[in-house]
Amino acid sequence: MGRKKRLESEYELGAEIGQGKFGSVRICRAKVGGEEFACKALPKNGEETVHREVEIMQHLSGHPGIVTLKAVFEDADKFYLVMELCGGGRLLDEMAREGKFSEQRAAIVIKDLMSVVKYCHEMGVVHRDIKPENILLTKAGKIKLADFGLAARVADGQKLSGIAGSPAYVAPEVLSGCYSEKVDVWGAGVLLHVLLHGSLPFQGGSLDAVFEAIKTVELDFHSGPWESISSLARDLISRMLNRDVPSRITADEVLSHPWVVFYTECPLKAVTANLSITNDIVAPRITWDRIRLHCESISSDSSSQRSADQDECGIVDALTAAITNVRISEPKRSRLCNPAIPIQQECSSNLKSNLCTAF
Ligand SMILES: Nc1ncnc2c1ncn2[C@@H]1O[C@H](COP(=O)(O)OP(=O)(O)OP(=O)(O)O)[C@@H](O)[C@H]1O
Repeated sequence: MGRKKRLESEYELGAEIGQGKFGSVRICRAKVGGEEFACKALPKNGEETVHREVEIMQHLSGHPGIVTLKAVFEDADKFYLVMELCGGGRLLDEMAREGKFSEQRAAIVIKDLMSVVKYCHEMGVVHRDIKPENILLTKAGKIKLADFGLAARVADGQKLSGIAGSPAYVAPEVLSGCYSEKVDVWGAGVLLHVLLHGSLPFQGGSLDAVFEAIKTVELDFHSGPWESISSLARDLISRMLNRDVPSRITADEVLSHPWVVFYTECPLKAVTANLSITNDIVAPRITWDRIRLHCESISSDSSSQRSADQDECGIVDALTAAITNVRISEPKRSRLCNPAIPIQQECSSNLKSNLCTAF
């Protein structure tokens, strides 16, 4: 993808659709064919960063969960990245509009996100800025990971250093200055906490207080909104937000966690409607793989719609805990979480620019 000189010769710039740290993102329309794209303008004084962003987007291109880079232009002061347009806006805006997500909906988001993150890690890329502002949606509602401005290439086992990320989503090891691809799992864990609980897990009145919370606060998964959230969801969050990096779950392991598999591959209604299966489930010798096969065969010939009443966390816990034989270790109860703050307020507070914006 050579740098082309004149954007205006091939595209017409339209309205602004987003504002980033370094510049704006606008709609642009191809002069031939009329197809619409997103055009991100980046100043030339950060040339090396732009090169890295472009190089990483090209390296990852082709995955359906990654925003495709179409062309790069430049003029005297700026680079212009012409990208696939995500017409459904940002996940953050959807969260602000709709509030907390049902477990099923959150599981679908996490599954799609972790599939992309797993792909990035396999391709030797750490995103380093996983947050709902950087997760875009297509018109059909599918997620696309965007903004590779902080992403880094890593060789196998190579460690990264240098503080990068957005404070509320940053992993504790980033603050200590030596980290790996597992920081993306932490960021996704923070996101899952917000999706289900409605507030950020680590908060504080200043940046230092937020960082201190990230390093030390033990989350209380027993009170408030957690009471109506399944233990398996809490189990997954605690594994994603594990400060012991080697013990933290990988992207691949998130995808095979029973909570994700249950909600995304095994329609609950079909399972509960089928008594022979629920009877099987309680038999201790039944393995997760066998149940999974049952579920797959049900979902392949069942036309039943997933509905809100599938979201009964008690049933989920009973079924999935029995299914998996996974020992669900309850996270330690110690300090209380900060009171839940609605998502809208959280990101419109004075701290918003600090907490939700990348360093
Ligand atoms: N491909 C796209 N399709 C639709 N909107 C987009 C696209 N890319 C970016 N945007 C919009 O522009 C905003 C800023 O884009 P982006 O995050 O890439 O910029 P940035 O300068 O790197 O931002 P940040 O401050 O998060 O680092 C996004 O939050 C989104 O609203």
